[in-house]
Amino acid sequence: MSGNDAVRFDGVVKRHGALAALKGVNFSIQPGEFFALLGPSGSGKSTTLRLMAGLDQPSEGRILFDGADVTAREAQDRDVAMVFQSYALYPHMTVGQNIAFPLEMAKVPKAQIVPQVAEAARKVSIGHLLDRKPGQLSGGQQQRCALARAIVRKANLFLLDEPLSNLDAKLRLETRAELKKLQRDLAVTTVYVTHDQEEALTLADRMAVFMDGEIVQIGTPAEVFARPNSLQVAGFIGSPPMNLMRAAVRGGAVTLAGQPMPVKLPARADGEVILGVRPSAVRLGREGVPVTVELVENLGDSAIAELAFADGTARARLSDAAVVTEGQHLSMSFAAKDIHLFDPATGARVEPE
Ligand SMILES: Nc1ncnc2c1ncn2[C@@H]1O[C@H](COP(=O)(O)OP(=O)(O)OP(=O)(O)O)[C@@H](O)[C@H]1O
Repeated sequence: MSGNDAVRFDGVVKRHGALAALKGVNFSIQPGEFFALLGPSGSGKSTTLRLMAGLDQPSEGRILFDGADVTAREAQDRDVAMVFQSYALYPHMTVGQNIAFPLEMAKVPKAQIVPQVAEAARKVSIGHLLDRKPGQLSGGQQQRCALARAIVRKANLFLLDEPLSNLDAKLRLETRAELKKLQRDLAVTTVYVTHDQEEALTLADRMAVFMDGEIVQIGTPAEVFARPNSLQVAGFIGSPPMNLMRAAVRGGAVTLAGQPMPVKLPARADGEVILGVRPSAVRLGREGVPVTVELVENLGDSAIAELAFADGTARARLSDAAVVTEGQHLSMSFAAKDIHLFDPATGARVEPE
């Protein structure tokens, strides 16, 4: 190991005419890391991946692989393997021929190709399908064929752009788990674009959250989930999303709908603060802010209750739909550790004291 970052973006800007798809992005990825690019549609994730692949050139900034500047390097000289939304398998070739294709392009002798194809196909459990055409495979099998083609290339970097988005819900979960195991076994640095936060949270070692052409937070899924650094991230990560409620600050004391909250902001001028609490952290009982249960959505193994209170609405995740009934009057409260605070003007996270 050279000790370098596997990938580094240094002040990368990408403009399309007047539009800046990326406004100056900085991050680094460690060797072997599973790194997710997460963000809403149009936030710049695919642009970042295309720049990494060498399919596009940045307008400004540098891209380094293992310490070497590859900004001007052509895609075919970057040693990356890509799996995109549309798998782009060659329909007239068999699965085996599809997987062998990169090796043939690289003029690997035939005798070496056969065992390498068999090995890659085995890793993704499609060894029995080598003679089929892509049209005779399920979506998940096509996906694995595309992965096998990336594996035989023994690339230094895997770039995956929403690779599971064409699969149905059940297959997506299965393939997701397989992908995670596979990436661990291969230990290849992997960059994964998704707008599905659950995918990013379950797969990634670390993730970068993109909003409007910028990275707004980088961290492990647990860090980003536990300490979103802005209102934007807080509202984006978590399902159902975090409750974000306007609270009052007077002399450092925080109140929601007139009820005292267990946090203090002594350094803050009187005014408002946004109080964030995840639905799973809302406690329902006799203490706190009076609420009326407006709706209970039963999810089978849990339930979501919609609550109305004097200053707005909130959601609570319950372990069981039967614990509340629609129309019921209760109170909601929160533990200090479950409260996130944000500046209403800037959206920045504010730490209580
Ligand atoms: N070739 C192009 N010409 C002009 N604008 C472009 C081009 N490619 C991307 N954009 C714009 O750049 C912005 C970022 O696009 P990008 O594809 O990176 O978003 P994304 O986060 O990957 O979104 P999605 O999840 O929808 O794929 C968008 O506003 C998009 O319309």
